[in-house]
Amino acid sequence: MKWTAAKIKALKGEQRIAMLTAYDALTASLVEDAGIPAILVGDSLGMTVLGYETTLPVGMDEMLHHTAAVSRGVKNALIIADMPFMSYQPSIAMALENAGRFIKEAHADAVKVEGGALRGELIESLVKNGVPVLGHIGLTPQSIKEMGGYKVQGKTSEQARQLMDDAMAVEQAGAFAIVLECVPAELGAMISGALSIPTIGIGAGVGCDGQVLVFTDLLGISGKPAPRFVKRFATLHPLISEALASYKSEVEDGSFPSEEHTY
Ligand SMILES: Nc1nc(=O)c2c([nH]1)NC[C@@H]1CN(c3ccc(C(=O)N[C@@H](CCC(=O)O)C(=O)O)cc3)CN21
Ligand SMILES: CC(C)C(=O)C(=O)O
Ligand SMILES: [Mg+2]
Repeated sequence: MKWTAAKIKALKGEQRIAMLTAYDALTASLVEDAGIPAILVGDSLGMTVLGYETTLPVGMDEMLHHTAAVSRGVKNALIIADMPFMSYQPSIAMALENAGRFIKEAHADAVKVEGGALRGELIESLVKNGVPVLGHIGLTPQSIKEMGGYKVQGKTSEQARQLMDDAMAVEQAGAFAIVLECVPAELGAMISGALSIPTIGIGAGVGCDGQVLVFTDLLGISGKPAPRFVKRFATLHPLISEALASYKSEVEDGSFPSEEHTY
C-alpha cells in the first residue's frame, strides 16, 4: 500500500507513527524495508552527510537531488521533503514554486516547513494548492542564529502557551501532522492531547503520536556526540572503522585479494 499524508493523519489514536530521515536511495530502501511508513528527507542532510556546520547553507538543488534519490529507492513509504532555509520564508509564491519542484521534479508526496502561527497563511496556501504539509515547531534549527543554539524550547509557561497556540494554528491551516522538536515531555503530551492531527516528536517525550529520528543518529554511524534525545539502536561507527582498517592492512600486507576473490 502506498502511504499518503491522509493515511498517516488517520493513524492518530490507532497506531504510534515511526518516521525516520533518509538521504538517498540506499538509506531510503533500508527504512522502507523495515516497514517504516514515512520518510523525511531532512535538511539535516547538510549536517549529517554534506559536512556543513548547520542546516542553513542547504539549498534547493541539494534537497531536490537527494529527494529524487530517495524517491528512486522507495515504493510505498510517504516521502516528505524538508523545505530548506529561505526556500519558503521570502514569499508564499516562492514557497509554492519550490514545493511544486519537490513534487514535480523529485517525486515527494509532501513538504515540511518550520514555524508556527506565522506560517498559517503559507501552510493554508500549500494545502489548498494540493501540497500536503508537515508542520514543525519547538526547536526549529533554521532559526539557530535567532535562538542562539540548539536548546530545549517551551520551558517557561509563557513559551509553552505560545507553542500550544502555534500547534493549533498549524493544525487550523491544514497540516496533516506536526513535528515537535526538543520540548519538555509534559508539553509534548499536552499539545498531542489538544490536537486532532498527529504529533511527531523528536526530544518531545513518549506522549507524542509518533517519533522521528535522524538515520545516522539511530545507527550510531558518526563518531560525534549526539543530543540527549538520540537513542543509538546500533553503534555502527566502531564496526565501520574496524572494517576499513582491516581492508587497509590486508591490501598493504597482500592478504587481500586471496584465491577466493581472484579469477
Ligand atoms: N545528526 C543530527 N541529528 C539531529 O537530530 C539534528 C541534526 N543533526 N541537525 C539538525 C537538527 C539540530 N538538532 C539538534 C542538535 C543539537 C541538540 C542539542 O545538543 N541539544 C541539547 C539540549 C540542551 C538544552 O538542555 O537546552 C542536548 O544536550 O540534547 C538538539 C537538536 C536536531 N537536528
Ligand atoms: C530532525 C527532523 C525533524 C528534521 O527537520 C531534519 O532531519 O532535518
Ligand atoms: Mg530539518
